[in-house]
Amino acid sequence: MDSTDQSNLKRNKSEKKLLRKQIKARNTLMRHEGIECVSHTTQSLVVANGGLGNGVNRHQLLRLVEECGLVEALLMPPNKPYSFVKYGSTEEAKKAYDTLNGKEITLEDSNENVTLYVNFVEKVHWEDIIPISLPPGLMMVEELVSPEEEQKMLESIDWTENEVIQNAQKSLKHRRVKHFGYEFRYDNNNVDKDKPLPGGLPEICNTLLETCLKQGYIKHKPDQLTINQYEPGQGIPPHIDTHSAFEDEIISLSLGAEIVMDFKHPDGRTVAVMLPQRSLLVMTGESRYLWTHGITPRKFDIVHASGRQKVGSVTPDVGDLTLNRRGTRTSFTFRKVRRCPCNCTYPSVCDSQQGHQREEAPSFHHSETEASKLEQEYVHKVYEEIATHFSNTRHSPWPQIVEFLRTLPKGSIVADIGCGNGKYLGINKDLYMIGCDRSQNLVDICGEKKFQAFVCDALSVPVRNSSCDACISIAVIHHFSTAERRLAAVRELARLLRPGGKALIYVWAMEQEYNKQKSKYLKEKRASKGKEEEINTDVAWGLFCDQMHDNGSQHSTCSDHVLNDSKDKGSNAKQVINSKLPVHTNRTSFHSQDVLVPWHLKGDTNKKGECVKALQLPAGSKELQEFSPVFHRYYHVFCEGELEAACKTLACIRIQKSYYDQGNWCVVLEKQ
Ligand SMILES: O=C(O)CCC(=O)C(=O)O
Ligand SMILES: [Fe+2]
Ligand SMILES: [Zn+2]
Repeated sequence: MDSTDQSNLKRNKSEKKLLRKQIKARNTLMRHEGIECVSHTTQSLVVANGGLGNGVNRHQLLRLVEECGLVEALLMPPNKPYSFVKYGSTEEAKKAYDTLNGKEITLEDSNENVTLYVNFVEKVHWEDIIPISLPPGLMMVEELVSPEEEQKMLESIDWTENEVIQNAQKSLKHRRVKHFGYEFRYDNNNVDKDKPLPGGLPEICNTLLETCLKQGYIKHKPDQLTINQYEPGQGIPPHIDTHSAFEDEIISLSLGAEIVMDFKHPDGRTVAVMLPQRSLLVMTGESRYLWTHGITPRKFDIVHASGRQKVGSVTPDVGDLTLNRRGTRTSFTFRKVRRCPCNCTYPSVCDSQQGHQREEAPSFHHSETEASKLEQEYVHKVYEEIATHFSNTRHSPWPQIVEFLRTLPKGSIVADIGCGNGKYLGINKDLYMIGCDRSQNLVDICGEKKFQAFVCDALSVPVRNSSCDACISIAVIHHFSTAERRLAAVRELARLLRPGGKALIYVWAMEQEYNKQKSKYLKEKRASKGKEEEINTDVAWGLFCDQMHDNGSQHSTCSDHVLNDSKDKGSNAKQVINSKLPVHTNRTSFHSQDVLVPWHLKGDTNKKGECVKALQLPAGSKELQEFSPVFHRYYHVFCEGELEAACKTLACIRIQKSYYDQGNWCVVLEKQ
């Protein structure tokens, strides 16, 4: 027997062993749980040994299964050694089957190893696991905190008068409330997203929130907390937390006393849910978006007499109900402020999808001529003016873009559409790269660096069809002011590509979410480059990256700036006054997807608007503001999924990859 035969034999042996174990798992699932596995490919899988009951946490399993495709649902029944996962397609489920069956993983919580065995199932046994009487998406976690922790949290709340201003404390008719992170305003049922309250969330909540994240009760760390205190007889009217104000997941911890909360479906179904003392209520999906929740103001609740069922729905079993006197209940409700309009699947109750928001937002439907005029004024002209300063602040290529360029085959012809100062043109010497940009001054800077670049518009690039192996478009498409023009820019990239060729696109994201780790990385980069980048935060780097360590006041509110700066000759501030577009305040979240973003030109300018002398003034100083003409660049910031949606309308391309990178939405496209 030669070595190939031997290794074949070995492989056969291990394959056989895996098959044996997989069949065993299948039989156990059938015998003990009544779960029937099937031999053909379906969209759903049951993962044996991948359950909460054998120590796999939701976070870890979710990461694993998400690597294989888009996960529609991951169901982890309490105390069971298996989980269900449903994918968007059978192909993805098959990939997960091939990848995960027989895979050994190390449990994050105990460091023990377990082997997963995966089988297809025709249907996921939802009903068996979630009692149908609870609204879908609602979960109760009992005893999340100990009596000692409960005591500490209750004692930490300062209800005294001097706290009133700082934490937006109010005595409402039916209860006392206190807000942290952001104030929830009961007049418009929303939060001021740009007015965070000083101090953030109380530190005492950190451990609790970490547990919730680790256990997978929530995916994102909340940034808003409302403390409600209800005396017996008090309550909260039935309501749905405003969709546009908060993200999907809402959690509420009950302290001091238990209470019954009523949930109501628009079709009239109501479910009374017992919230025991020290338990956590988790509302997601349908229960968060579609059902109302409220606490009826009364002194007694109706509960099960036998005490068998402490948690969950109080079923209307007339033979087993009694009255329970209420105590003072204090709830901690944690939510995450939403930065983009809600696109849930419940439009009938979704304020983001009911049109009135769009009316409030500055209307911005303009013709092709108007669009190009606006871009001329607020994009092309501005880049021409700020070219030198802009170029001085653009040194560091982005790692994922570099990676894209480095992995292209040797000899590839690559076009950088909107190449700016040519930062990417010299990255990989094995490529033939050409760049183009609307700004003559930026193209000249590329020329000085001996790169091939020419002036053109990204909507009509003077290059033949299918002549490029790859294209990149970095921080360009967000400067087009209508959806049609943005799509046309993508179409133009696609036209340049040969079949099989790839394009990488980066656009600025509405969601400028703070990613702790990455911003640390950014901070380091910035620190090493000196002061140049302090004022004008690169679009592509994301606005909030250094929000924490620079509280300089140079970013005054938009309208002040505009009026103060209108005397500056070199700036386009005057026009801003006439423009309908809101002026964005740097390093704050976006109110609108269509905005003007200020650029503070640093240094003296000559006739052409070029910097001729760098001023040695500290960032944020009054002098600097006076010497810095302010320009405004137009941006359309993209919401999650928007770039992909545009790309999907073009039949000639396929999205190979999409991701979020430091405040940008990014896609890799392949020409078909
Ligand atoms: O008290 C609670 O648990 C819920 C409070 C609530 O629903 C809210 O503040 O929106
Ligand atoms: Fe609520
Ligand atoms: Zn919604």
